[in-house]
Amino acid sequence: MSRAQLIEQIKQKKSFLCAGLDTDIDKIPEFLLEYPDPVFEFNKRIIDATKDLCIAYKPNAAFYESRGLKGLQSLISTAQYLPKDILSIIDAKRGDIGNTSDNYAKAFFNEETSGMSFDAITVTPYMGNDSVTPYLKYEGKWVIILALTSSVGSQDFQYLNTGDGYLYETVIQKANTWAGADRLMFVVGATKSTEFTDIRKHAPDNFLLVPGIGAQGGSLEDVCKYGMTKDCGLIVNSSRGIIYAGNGEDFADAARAEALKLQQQMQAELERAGVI
Ligand SMILES: O=c1ccn([C@@H]2O[C@H](COP(=O)(O)O)[C@@H](O)[C@H]2O)c(=O)[nH]1
Repeated sequence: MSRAQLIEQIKQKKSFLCAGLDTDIDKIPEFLLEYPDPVFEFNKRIIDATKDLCIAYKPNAAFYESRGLKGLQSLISTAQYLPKDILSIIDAKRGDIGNTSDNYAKAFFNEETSGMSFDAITVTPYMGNDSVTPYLKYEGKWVIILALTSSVGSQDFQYLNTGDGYLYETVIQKANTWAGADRLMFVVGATKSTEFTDIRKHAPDNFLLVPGIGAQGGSLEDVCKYGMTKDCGLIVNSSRGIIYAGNGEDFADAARAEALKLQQQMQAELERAGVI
């Protein structure tokens, strides 16, 4: 998906919501366990109920890989079911030497070999340029680099002073020499909203994937105040807050209600910033 198509989706849906498909088989409604692939059935119903409100979906690979072959099948079925006009992000947080990254890229971007063709993948930056460029060989695909995460542990490395600012700032500056804002995004946690002003100095045009609202305590309002650009520039994720909003037969309706609340707040922010 191109940057122009992404911005068009945002303007059309008045939303920059990403629903995180962190689907845990132990947390889904019990009645779904009768289906041949309960996790896919759950995802399918969540997608059907929210697709007019979301501009992205983000399955987190851990929730699928932890279930072995069955999990991989649920992930493949979900990848193939996701609407083509909505950004699909695999939150895999990969990073390795070049030939290994080639194979991670194939796994998540090459439908012919793996059955999956996500639009974007999250990547850790710490092995440097040759660990990231293999993903960029796939035209039209996005790389989303972990810059400043929502975790408490972000203090351990990301805030190390390099003598020329924090390490996360160096990550953003350096990565922006590898590709343009039409191919690269950064992960910045919603729990770090005051740092968004600083991040925008280094990444004025990049879209930021922002997890950490809801369960992790980040504020959507603050993220928008400090991080929104003229093109919006934000994709804000909520996983548990949406997908586990209900636990009965009507779980998809409950998910929709949560997504709608977020979409309405997002619409107000987009109007306030003059994006729409
Ligand atoms: O800094 C980061 C990077 C990734 N994540 C991921 O986002 C979702 C958040 O889920 P919630 O249930 O909305 O808290 C999850 O997949 C994380 O692995 C993050 O939280 N922070």
